[in-house]
Amino acid sequence: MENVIELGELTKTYGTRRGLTGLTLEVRKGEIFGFLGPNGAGKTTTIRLLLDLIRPTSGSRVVLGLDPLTDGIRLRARVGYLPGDFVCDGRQSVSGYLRFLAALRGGVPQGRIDELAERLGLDQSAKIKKLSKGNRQKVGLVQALMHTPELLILDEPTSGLDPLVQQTFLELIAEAAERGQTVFMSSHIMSEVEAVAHRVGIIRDGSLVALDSVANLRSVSTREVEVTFASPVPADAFIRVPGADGLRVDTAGTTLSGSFSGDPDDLVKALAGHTVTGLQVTKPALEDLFHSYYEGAEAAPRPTPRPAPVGEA
Ligand SMILES: Nc1ncnc2c1ncn2[C@@H]1O[C@H](COP(=O)(O)OP(=O)(O)OP(=O)(O)O)[C@@H](O)[C@H]1O
Repeated sequence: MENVIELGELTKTYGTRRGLTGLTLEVRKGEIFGFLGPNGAGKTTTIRLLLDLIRPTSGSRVVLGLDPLTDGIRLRARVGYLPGDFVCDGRQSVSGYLRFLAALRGGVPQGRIDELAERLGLDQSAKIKKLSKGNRQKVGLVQALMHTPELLILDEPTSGLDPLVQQTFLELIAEAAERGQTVFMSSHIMSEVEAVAHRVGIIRDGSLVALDSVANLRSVSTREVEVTFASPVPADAFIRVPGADGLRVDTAGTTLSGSFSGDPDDLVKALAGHTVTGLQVTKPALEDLFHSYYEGAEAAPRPTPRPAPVGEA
């Protein structure tokens, strides 16, 4: 599969301060990649390196097959970028500002701008300086999306948006991926990324601590289970199932309940040896998994090995 972003051991130090340490990552064409991490983890540093807004201390980066250092102009023409600290000229009206940017990009159909503004609930006649933070963020989203770029790079895109608009944004992103656009979005909120991302990377203290598909992360994260049986089962019936340490058989022997952190397939196979009369499984608590990465990478399970380094461009 074609890679849209290829980073090899990318490192950025700010004087003596750590920004990013040895980030190796590939983002594939058409995927929505969620880049998660707490404040100060290195998300914005990574995004700025992608667009050559800052220069790496070492390592390699290839974006859309281009070198961001030498091919910056061609690269930016093919990217939609929403900075984390989106600012724009407050004296203009929303429509004037968007038309200006559309012209800079060689023209964007007015219908596309109108459609995005309407779906996000953005009043184009308003003066930008009079907009609330959330409405200014909508301007940032429209300018990133309106020219239907091959790659969307969005730094905390839902910051300041109310839940309804967040939902609309997620729909727009999903539609973009369906059209074959690639999305790289940073966030520190798992739930919004979980809703749309195909894969997520978690960054902490400048290093990548997890990289996997949402489906795989979900398969190893904890879920609450309750199973009832037609006849009593031994107390230790499931003790050998990996990830079943949190499950207990009640004194009557007819209910198994608790938290399960293993592969659901292993549990289903073990249950198949008994007559099951009821089964309840909650959605896995991905949020918990992510908090464990945030708080201490050592304590957290690692769903897959670290990614293999990509070659130099
Ligand atoms: N211009 C700079 N000069 C010095 N240190 C910097 C600079 N920019 C970032 N840093 C440091 O680099 C580290 C990573 O910062 P970065 O802004 O990339 O984090 P982030 O994950 O985007 O955080 P947030 O969620 O708060 O935006 C932090 O320790 C930060 O203090």
